[in-house]
Amino acid sequence: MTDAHTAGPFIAAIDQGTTSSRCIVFDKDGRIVSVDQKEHEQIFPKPGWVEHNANEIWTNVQEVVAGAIQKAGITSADIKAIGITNQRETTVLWDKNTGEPVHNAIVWQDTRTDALCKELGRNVGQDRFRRETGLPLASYFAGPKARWLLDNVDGLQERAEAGDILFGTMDTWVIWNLTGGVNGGKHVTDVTNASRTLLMNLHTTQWDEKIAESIGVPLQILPEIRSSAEVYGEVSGGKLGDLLGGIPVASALGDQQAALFGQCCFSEGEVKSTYGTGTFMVMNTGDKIINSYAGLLTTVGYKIGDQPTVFALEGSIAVTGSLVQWMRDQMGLISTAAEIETLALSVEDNGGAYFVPAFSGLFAPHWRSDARGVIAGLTRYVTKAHLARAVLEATAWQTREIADAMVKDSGDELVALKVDGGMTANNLLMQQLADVLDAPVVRPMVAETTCLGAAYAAGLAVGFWSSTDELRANWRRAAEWTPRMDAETRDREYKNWLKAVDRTMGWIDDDES
Ligand SMILES: Nc1ncnc2c1ncn2[C@@H]1O[C@H](COP(=O)(O)OP(=O)(O)O)[C@@H](O)[C@H]1O
Ligand SMILES: O=P(O)(O)OC[C@H](O)CO
Repeated sequence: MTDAHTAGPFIAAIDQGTTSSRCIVFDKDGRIVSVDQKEHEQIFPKPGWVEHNANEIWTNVQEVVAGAIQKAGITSADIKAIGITNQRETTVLWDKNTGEPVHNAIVWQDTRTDALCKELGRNVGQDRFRRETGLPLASYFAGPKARWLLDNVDGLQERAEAGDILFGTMDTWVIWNLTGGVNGGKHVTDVTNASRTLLMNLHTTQWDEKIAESIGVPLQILPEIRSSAEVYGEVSGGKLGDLLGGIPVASALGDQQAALFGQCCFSEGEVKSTYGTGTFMVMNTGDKIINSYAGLLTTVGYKIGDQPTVFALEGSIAVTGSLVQWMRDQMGLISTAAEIETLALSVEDNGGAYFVPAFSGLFAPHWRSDARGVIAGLTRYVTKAHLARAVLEATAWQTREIADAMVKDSGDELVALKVDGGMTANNLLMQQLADVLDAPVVRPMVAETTCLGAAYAAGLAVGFWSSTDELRANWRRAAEWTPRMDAETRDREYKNWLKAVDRTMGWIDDDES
């Protein structure tokens, strides 16, 4: 509910995430006025495959937007713009005449395009993709997922060539539906989302015709690439037509880039790390496209209207919060995510156990699709409490590996790490992070930085906020953890972690992928 401190007008931000969709209404000071959230089904048709129902997602998005506005007790006249942020890479193709998806969306964690990526590597070469798109060839990215759909849905290639099929990541799907769907919905994406497809040339920030041709994705299915902060269209039709018709849809950023923006990492060298299903550490590299030699991704940070594109380096970790979910849902060792902390605190250390959750291979900095999870160092001494500790340490050590890669690639030391996301509620994990990084870890007042970043970008696009300097003034520290681990322990534990990582490699044979 609004109160005296949260007078309108407001900006609403939609975060279409991996496990849920949420909408948050923010006031001018960047404070949360209301939140609504709804989970969607995770569909696992085969080992390594992960799908979402795009219709369910669109229904949930409409519900949470209506829910957040109702909880805020405001009317559409109070909302100046809507911003979008989204799980990245997750790919949906749909029929532009009916609005019906042709298949479930293929989620970023899905590994079904492994063999296709290996074949592309042999035929086109890894280096070419790295050089032009900033990305390694991996099943993580959207382009090969689109190719898989074109190959595996009956008659789809012909329909795509006939101009009946549209491609989108979740930003595109939500914007198209929000702005009218079959009745003139805008088919657009922003430059951050486009930079995760393996189809966009990082140097031109446009689709790369030759690369698209080599993957086999027809250009006519691709959306127009726009900046991250501009008016793409207005809300029209759907369940939201009556409620919010005419409100500008004014930003889109991939969720990790939105978090970079929401954390006010506007200067070159500033870094944030978001701890959710996976973990994503992103460094603002200004106007520099830094080629990574240490296993990071080169990507777009954001682009505000017609201002120059800001680039970034990213370390992506596939499994962090989802390991906690796995302990809860598959193993039944805890009954809530928060319980992992209580269980881990019941022992002093990991009892010699190291858990490397390479459930979908290893992402940065290794990029090894043949890796699978291991628990190393087991003896009969190890209890479920030690495992809980190893689960949290897995997130901390994976972060350390990324931080090392970032220092190598950028030449900048890590001075402090700004953190956000669901896992930052875990104080033990935050302390472990400070310990293994040997750097302070800082959490802001508004930990919902993903939605905040989308709101900020939308607000800048419609003049609700005037500049990034104004936004910086909203950033406030809520908590800070400083390193307490001695160097000898840190070095010994890191060495053990790396030994455990080594043991995940090569589990999947070539003919199994
Ligand atoms: N107290 C906690 N300790 C450890 N992990 C947690 C805790 N609370 C939530 N999580 C994990 O954080 C994730 C949810 O964070 P969130 O930022 O909402 O994720 P996403 O945006 O990826 O859906 C879940 O994977 C959950 O297991
Ligand atoms: O929805 P999240 O927070 O798990 O983020 C997913 C990432 O965008 C995948 O690249």
